[in-house]
Amino acid sequence: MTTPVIQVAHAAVGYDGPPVLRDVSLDVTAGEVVAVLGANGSGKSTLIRAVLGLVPIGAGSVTLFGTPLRRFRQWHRIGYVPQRLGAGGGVPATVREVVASGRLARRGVLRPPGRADREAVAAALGAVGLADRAGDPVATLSGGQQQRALIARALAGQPELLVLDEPTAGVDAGSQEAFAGALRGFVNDGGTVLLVAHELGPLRPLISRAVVVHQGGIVHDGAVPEPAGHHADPDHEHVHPHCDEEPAGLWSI
Ligand SMILES: Nc1ncnc2c1ncn2[C@@H]1O[C@H](COP(=O)(O)OP(=O)(O)OP(=O)(O)O)[C@@H](O)[C@H]1O
Repeated sequence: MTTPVIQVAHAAVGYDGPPVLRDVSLDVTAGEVVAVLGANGSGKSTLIRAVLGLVPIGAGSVTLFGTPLRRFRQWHRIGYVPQRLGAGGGVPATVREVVASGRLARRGVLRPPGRADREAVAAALGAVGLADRAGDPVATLSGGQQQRALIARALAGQPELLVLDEPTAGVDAGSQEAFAGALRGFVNDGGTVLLVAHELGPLRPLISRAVVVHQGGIVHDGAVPEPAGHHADPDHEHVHPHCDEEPAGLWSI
């Protein structure tokens, strides 16, 4: 049996108050593209932050590439794009510099970038369609292009697992398509993806499995649910979460 890339077992996760997630279990195996869906505030971001050790878990366990999280050190194997991080942030960095910062975990801060670094940065810029903007300050890019630059930064590290928190939220259609193309290339090369999404849009054909978070737990783990409203379609195949409640309206896909 292959070792799961991510293994969450009976995890409880929260902040100062009561746990946001209780008894959550999730396995992601190599090559899967798993979308975490759910209503606003349901705990989607909390789940992926717990996977990365950014929020401590109160019970249960998280294992990455077969290693318990507390002993995991191979962070170069993971690329992470957090939610709504302004790539510009007033910093006069160029697009190429932002993307090149994704190589730091691989090469170490003190070693100057080599040919492999430059090639990985160029490939990542090309994958998201920003090669022609490489020398421009990130602050001059649109929001969608800045988001693409952050995704290129994660790709430049040549990770095996990409963890993305709402990568296409508020992103223009062109950038969504560019992002979907970059992700397809990553997956075709054997990459694994865990992403939080509110709207799947052009990502939908890439998603191999959907996990729906609701009321502190995972209420569905399987096929991508049909959007609410499609239930009236004559050839609509019913896919319902394993819960008593009607799921329609929990997410908009
Ligand atoms: N840093 C934090 N400190 C305290 N509570 C937090 C923190 N981050 C999130 N929460 C709370 O945890 C719950 C789940 O939030 P989370 O961001 O995981 O939800 P989400 O499903 O990703 O929502 P959205 O779709 O709005 O991003 C919410 O009630 C939120 O207020």
